[in-house]
Amino acid sequence: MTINWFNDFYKHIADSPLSHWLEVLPAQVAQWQQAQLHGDFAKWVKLLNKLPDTKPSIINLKDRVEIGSQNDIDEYTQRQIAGLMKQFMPWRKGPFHIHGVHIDTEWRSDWKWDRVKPHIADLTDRYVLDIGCGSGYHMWRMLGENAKMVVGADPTQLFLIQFQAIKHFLPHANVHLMPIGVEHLPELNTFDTVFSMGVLYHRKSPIDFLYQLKQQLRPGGELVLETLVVEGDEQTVLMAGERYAQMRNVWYLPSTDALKVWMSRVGFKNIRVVDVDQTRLEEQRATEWMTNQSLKDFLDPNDINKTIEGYPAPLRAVLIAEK
Ligand SMILES: Nc1ncnc2c1ncn2[C@@H]1O[C@H](C[S@+](CC[C@H]([NH3+])C(=O)[O-])CC(=O)[O-])[C@@H](O)[C@H]1O
Repeated sequence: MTINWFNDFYKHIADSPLSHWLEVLPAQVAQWQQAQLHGDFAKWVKLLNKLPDTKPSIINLKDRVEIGSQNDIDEYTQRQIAGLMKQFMPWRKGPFHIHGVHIDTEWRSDWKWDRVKPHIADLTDRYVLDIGCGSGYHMWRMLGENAKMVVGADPTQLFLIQFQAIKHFLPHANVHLMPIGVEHLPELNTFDTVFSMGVLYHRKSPIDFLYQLKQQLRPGGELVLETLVVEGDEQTVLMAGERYAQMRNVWYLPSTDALKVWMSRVGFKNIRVVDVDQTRLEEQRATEWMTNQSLKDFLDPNDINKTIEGYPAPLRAVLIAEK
């Protein structure tokens, strides 16, 4: 099985401010390819290769992620696209519209983007990194805001496959997903904007994580951080028991004030909380493309302001700061 996705990226960055990443990235990715591939990876790549080549007549990344219209292809091809895309379920972050196929994902990730976008620096011509990008939904939206290059880092291999499935329909877009965790990023000190949304609470060591985010930014670059928070003052941090809203890998949920203290201790400047929002049942729900349990099953059936474990229900904050 040959995968060329990463070679293209290496060529792309050879003449860019990111060229020093080439000192470590190809070896890490080669090691990953040799030793860490998911049992279904080869099957997924085979399915990816079956996606039909099309000529999208419309590309809209500004208001939604829409590539191609239904009229560009015949009915059979449309069914083929839908059938292949279904093989990559569960689809969590989206939605995507590919030649009239509506991939109705578990999350309305577009609603998160609508909360974030009004507050960030203009992305035009910026080098952008999205740490924990999932299927890459927000990366397409960042490209829609005229970023020069968008790079994602996420170790979940199914999400890489989903990303490549979308990229199949826009192969020359300057957006790339690297299959590595934040802990394996060298200190690049280059990106103009670093996003990390929905990741901090998954990190055992959130202060180290904040340092890792800072090390990817150029001096003066902007961090956009989105995470679960709780109500409270500078002293308030919730550490859940084994599970929070049924998720096993949740560690720290600070209040926004406590998080500001953490960020300032790490050296971020001009830290602002620009949005706080309780996740609605309409934003995270089971669909035809993600048929497992979802938010409503993770909340107390008698009080949706509590998780099933009795903690405060998911409340998410967006913070912006500079290096
Ligand atoms: N070590 C790691 N390094 C980087 N990413 C990781 C790591 N471990 C897990 N992830 C990734 O972090 C993402 C978290 S989801 C946020 C998606 C998007 N940003 C969103 O805002 O919708 C939120 C959630 O589902 O709870 C997943 O894609 C993981 O694979």
